[in-house]
Order: sequence, then C-alpha cells, then structure tokens
Amino acid sequence: MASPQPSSANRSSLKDHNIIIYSADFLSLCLLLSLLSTVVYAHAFSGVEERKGVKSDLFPEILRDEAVTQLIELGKVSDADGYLERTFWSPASVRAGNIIRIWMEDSGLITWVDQMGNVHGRVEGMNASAKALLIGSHLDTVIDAGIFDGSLGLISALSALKVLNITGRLGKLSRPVEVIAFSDEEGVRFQSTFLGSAAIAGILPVSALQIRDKSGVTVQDVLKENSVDITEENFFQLKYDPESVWGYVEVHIEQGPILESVGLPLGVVKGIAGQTRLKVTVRGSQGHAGTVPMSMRQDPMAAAAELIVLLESLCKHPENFLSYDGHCNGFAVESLAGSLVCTVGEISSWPSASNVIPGQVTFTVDIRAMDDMGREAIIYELSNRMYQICDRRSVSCNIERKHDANAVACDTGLSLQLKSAAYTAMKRMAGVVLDDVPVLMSGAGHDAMALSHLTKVGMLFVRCRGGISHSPAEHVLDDDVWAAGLAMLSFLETHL
Ligand SMILES: NC(=O)N[C@H](N)C(=O)O
Repeated sequence: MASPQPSSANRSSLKDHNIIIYSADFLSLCLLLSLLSTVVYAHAFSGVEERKGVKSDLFPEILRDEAVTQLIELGKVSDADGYLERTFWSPASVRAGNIIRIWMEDSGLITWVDQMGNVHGRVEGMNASAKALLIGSHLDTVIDAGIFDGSLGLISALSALKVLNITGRLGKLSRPVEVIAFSDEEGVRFQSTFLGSAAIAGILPVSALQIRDKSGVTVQDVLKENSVDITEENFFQLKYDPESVWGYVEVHIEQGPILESVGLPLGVVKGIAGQTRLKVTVRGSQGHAGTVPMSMRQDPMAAAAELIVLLESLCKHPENFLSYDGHCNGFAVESLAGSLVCTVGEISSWPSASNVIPGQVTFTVDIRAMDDMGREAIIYELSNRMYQICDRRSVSCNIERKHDANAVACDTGLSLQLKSAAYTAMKRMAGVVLDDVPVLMSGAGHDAMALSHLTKVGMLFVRCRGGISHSPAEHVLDDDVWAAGLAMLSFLETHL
C-alpha cells in the first residue's frame, strides 16, 4: 500500500526546515521522506490537538463538546419522571422547542414556531430568493426513549451552522438554509406519525385534525389547549411551495448495527422502508373468570394472542403464506426478503382486570418492508386470516389502517454530496484514507419520508452502540457526534 503523501502545504515545510541530504542512497531517501510524510500527514489530519498557533479547523469544542452537552440537556426534558417521553405538543415538547429555538438563535438563525408545533430556524444567506436547503429531524420521542433519536440530527446541524456563524461565513451561504425541528415523527400519541413534517410537505389531510388519542382527545383539541387557533385556511398555509425548496437533508442515528460492524461512524442512506400501522380491535363476551366454562368463552385476549403469533409467523416465513391468488405472487415474496418486519408493541384490554374475561382487546400492528406491493400482500393475507380466526372463536375483529408511508428512495445526487461530506469529515478526523463510505437502507421511518413528497431528500446515518434505539440504552460516541457535525459542516461548505 503506497505510503501517504504530504499535502503541498506540508511539502513546503520540508523545504523550510532546510533538510540537507548528503550522498544518501536513493532507498534511504525514500524511507526518510516516507517517514516524514507519514508524520506530517497524520499531524495535519489528526485534528485532535491544536496545531501550534493555528486553531483547530475541526472545531471539537462546538461540534463535539457543546453538542454532547446539548444532547444530554435536551435528553432531560421529559413529560415523565425517570424516563424520556415527549409527544405531540406535550409540555415537555414545548419546553424542548423553546430550548432548541435558543440554540437556533445562538447559531445566527431567525426562529418561529408554526401551528403544528414545528420549530423553524432560518438564515437567508446571500440570495434570499434562491431555493432553500431544508435540514431537519424530530424533537418528539417514543416512550422511554434514548437521547439521540431525532435530537442528534437537529444539534449536529445547529452546531455546524454555529461554526459558520463564528467564522463569519453564515451570511455567505449561497442559498437560504432552514433547520426544522418536527413536532411529531414518532406518532406515539395519535398513531399518525409525521404530523409536523407532513404538514410542511403538504400531504397531511385536514381531517388529521380530528384524529383522536386513546382518551378521545383530538389533534385540534391539543392545539387549542396550546392556544393555537388552527383553521382550514392556515392549516394549508403550512405547506411549503416545492419551487422554493432545493432539497432536504437529515442526519439521524442508524438505529441498527451495520456502521458499528464495519467500524465507521457515518454512512449514507439509500432508501427508507415503507410502513403501515394497523389498529386491531377484537370484541368478545365479557365475563367472570371463575364461572364461565372454557368451552363457552368468546375470549378476545386469547384470540388476540393467536393473531399476534400468526403475525410473527407470517412475517418470519411469508413464503409459507403468500401464494398466487390474484393478490400477490412469487415476486412479492422475493421482494420482501430481508426487509419485512412486523411488531406489536402496544396492547390494551377492557376492563383489564385479572378476574374478568375481557370484553375488548385492542393492539397496534407495525408492518415494514422496502417493497410496497409486498407489504400490501402481507396486510391482505394477515387481514384474511385474522377474520377467519375470529370467526372460529366467535369474536368480532375490526382492522383500521392508522398510518401508511410508502418506501422512499433517497436522491442519488444529494446522497453523493452527503457521501463526499462524510468522507471528508472522517478523513479530516481520523487521517485515514477510506475505501468508501457505507451505503445503507433504513428500516426505521424518518421525517425524510414525508419531505420526499415536497423535494429531493438525502440522509446521513451515525453509528450507535449495538444498533440499540427506542431505549434509554441508546448511545453515540462523543467523537461520532463530532463526525456528524463535521459532515454537516463539510456539506454546508459546499453551499457557500
Ligand atoms: N414514523 C416512524 O417510523 N417513526 C420511527 N422513526 C419509527 O421508525 O418507528
């Protein structure tokens, strides 16, 4: 492998040192130069220490130290005691939005909050009429969340913009840049997901205002509780004009194990799996746990248990269930390979008492796959078999589609720019010439899915420990936070 060559700047420093070579043979000359260039190259790109008299151009104090401090601070803003939870327009989400606004203003941005609770920070740059670069992620969380999911994308963008600001280059951006902290990506409260980003993308139907949470409160009720007067007119004004947007970029933790397995901090996202959420309600005959004979029960909990085990089998071995019946064929099975996942993470029963046979059981099914047709085939097959099982058990079954988002392919050109930015960041940090930046698929959903209906989208993934997410065990190394900020800085510098 060829030894690393010093850059032109380093080459002049060799001359300045008046290194005088007396009749050394050619090999010893090469050995000496190779040794020196390795030392100079490593020092030039190591970045981890201040070069004499020259402030590091890797800005660890902002892109790493301050960013990590902010992640920890934001991770403490919760609606719950003892674990992290922030849902759509909840008190903690409002507090988190106010903190993010302060950080946006500290980065030199003009800020505002829209009717759906999205927090915006914008700088016009040198040409306010140019198409804007949107950068975003979500400020809401799942229940018992980690502190990096969503927040890392926002903080890495704001720390990169802060570096541009303190180096006097923020005003030199060739186009407006707007950071958006979206209010509801996880969809925990209303099972809707993308309430904030879908409104910006113009794909949120006004009927979404009437979606109810478990206690019957509507989205519109929540907005009114927060003194937000949403009307059909100002609802549609939230939509951005596609002609005013250049593209959308999102940095997010990988929430998977690939980057850790290849030993790199950053990767580029090629596509995002489609997803569907189904609300399944099974109704039976409520009764006394001690007196109703087993043979006479219409037990929705036992039925739900059978349905959930069916779901697992169907998603583990779709080939055993999907056959050509006019609704799907072998293509659907092959296209599902590897990306089909199904989860029931939420279930409730009424009256939920240990000595009562439930009258009703409700659970949510989360189905994901890279292939939309294959996912539809799974939903069709699952529904069919659910109704058959419920008929056999003399219970009723209602399946309601709560959320659909088709698979999204990231824009090739934008992804190449992000790949180059990631390469630059990793090389500047580690001084290692990388073969290539990993390219990955995302099983997790992201606001980029909604924004793909408005403009071209690209995503960068950041390594997270063990691929763990949607858990307080979620963790990102400080230097990987730094790499994310450096990549965003490198990307933004291409817009100067
Ligand atoms: N809308 C979503 O998919 N939200 C999360 N990011 C998820 O992947 O579940």
